[in-house]
Amino acid sequence: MQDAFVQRRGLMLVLSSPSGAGKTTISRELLGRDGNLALSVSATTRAPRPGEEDGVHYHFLDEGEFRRMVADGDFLEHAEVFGKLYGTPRRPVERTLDAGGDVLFDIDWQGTRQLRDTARADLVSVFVLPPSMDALAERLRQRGQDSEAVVRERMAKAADEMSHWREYDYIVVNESIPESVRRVEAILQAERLRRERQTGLPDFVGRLTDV
Ligand SMILES: Nc1nc2c(ncn2[C@@H]2O[C@H](COP(=O)(O)OP(=O)(O)O)[C@@H](O)[C@H]2O)c(=O)[nH]1
Ligand SMILES: Nc1ncnc2c1ncn2[C@@H]1O[C@H](COP(=O)(O)OP(=O)(O)O)[C@@H](O)[C@H]1O
Repeated sequence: MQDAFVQRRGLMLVLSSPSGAGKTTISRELLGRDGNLALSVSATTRAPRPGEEDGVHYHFLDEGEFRRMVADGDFLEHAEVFGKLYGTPRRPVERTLDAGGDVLFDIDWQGTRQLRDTARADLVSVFVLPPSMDALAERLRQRGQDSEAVVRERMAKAADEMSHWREYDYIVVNESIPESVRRVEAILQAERLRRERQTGLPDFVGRLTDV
């Protein structure tokens, strides 16, 4: 909820994890519970999974369209992951932040690095770890949307992904979904209250003390 008393600049909440650790599940829950949080819908050149809708889960583009957006400066960040291109369209994010809304990003460590370089003050980053590698493999298989070869490729890359955990502000080990959602919510609530994000404080306190 937007604070009724003090104007605030929106923040950028990044969730990263190795594939299958649960960041999409946590994101979905958070978005359902928090009216002031909007998902940044990425563009990608990977094929849609069953049930994924263009414009909702991703903007599915061919490589030519993606490269054109890169050339036009339309991405806030972009990277290659598992041999496919992924990027964050710039305009929707800027519009939401300017209006005091918060934006949730499901992006990898390369994208997080780029956002940190360009917008450190607005960035809150959370890395989600699985409780064990066995649990990670089981979750990838149980999701049932990738072939065994793709699952194996993602497991092989997981250690590499996880080696970037030190670059994040917060770490959540996702054992139980409700508990992980509560933890990320707590991070979001606390970060919203940071003094430097509450841009309306000088006015607010000025009015309080203007007697
Ligand atoms: N840098 C960057 N990474 C992204 C973006 N969108 C998704 N990713 C990452 O790409 C990886 C693969 O995502 P996806 O194909 O949806 O597979 P999943 O993570 O197994 O659900 C994940 O690590 C995502 O966080 C983006 O816009 N930019
Ligand atoms: N804490 C958890 N315990 C058990 N299963 C989980 C948990 N978190 C996520 N899952 C399941 O694991 C699979 C992968 O989760 P997903 O959110 O798609 O991961 P990611 O977006 O990180 O690739 C899904 O089938 C999801 O329901």
